[in-house]
Amino acid sequence: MKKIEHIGIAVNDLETSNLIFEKLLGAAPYKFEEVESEGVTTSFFNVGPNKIELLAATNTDSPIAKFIAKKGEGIHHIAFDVEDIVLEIARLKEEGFVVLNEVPKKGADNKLVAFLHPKSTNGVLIELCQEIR
Ligand SMILES: C[C@@H](C(=O)O)C(=O)SCCNC(=O)CCNC(=O)[C@H](O)C(C)(C)COP(=O)(O)OP(=O)(O)OC[C@H]1O[C@@H](n2cnc3c(N)ncnc32)[C@H](O)[C@@H]1OP(=O)(O)O
Ligand SMILES: [Co+2]
Repeated sequence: MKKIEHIGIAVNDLETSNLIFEKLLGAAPYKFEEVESEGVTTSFFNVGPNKIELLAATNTDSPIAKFIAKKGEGIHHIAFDVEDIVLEIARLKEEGFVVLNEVPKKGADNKLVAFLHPKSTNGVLIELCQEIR
């Protein structure tokens, strides 16, 4: 694992939260991206070598809609940058973690992503991401 790539924050309304985080971080998002397969619309902020990803749901089945209904807005996941996502999935599976998608899928910001179930990681949803080169 190379570094924390981003921290994902679940929000009700992307536009409202963009203004809050723009004020907080002193810079506007560098990217907006809808990821239809995940039912989310996102914005990305740079914070030094790491990023903040704001996520709002685009439908009621979205993991973000379900999360907010249960827990309210807040930190949704931590994403780690990995060199080789296929190897990392195999290693973590071997270690007993519950991998939610064993085949990496296309995420936001030019990344292949995979998730670990929060029940196997002390209640924290973990995302692995590898840059598509
Ligand atoms: C675009 C992309 C990117 O960066 O490139 C993204 O980030 S997309 C980000 C959005 N996509 C994803 O999150 C995809 C991976 N997520 C999922 O597959 C799902 O959201 C699960 C994590 C499996 C949770 O789904 P669901 O609640 O239906 O499942 P479940 O019944 O197995 O587990 C429910 C238990 O997990 C808890 N739970 C659910 N989401 C959680 C979260 N984000 N952090 C911590 N706990 C969480 C619930 O409160 C519940 O706890 P109790 O049992 O104690 O009540
Ligand atoms: Co993410």
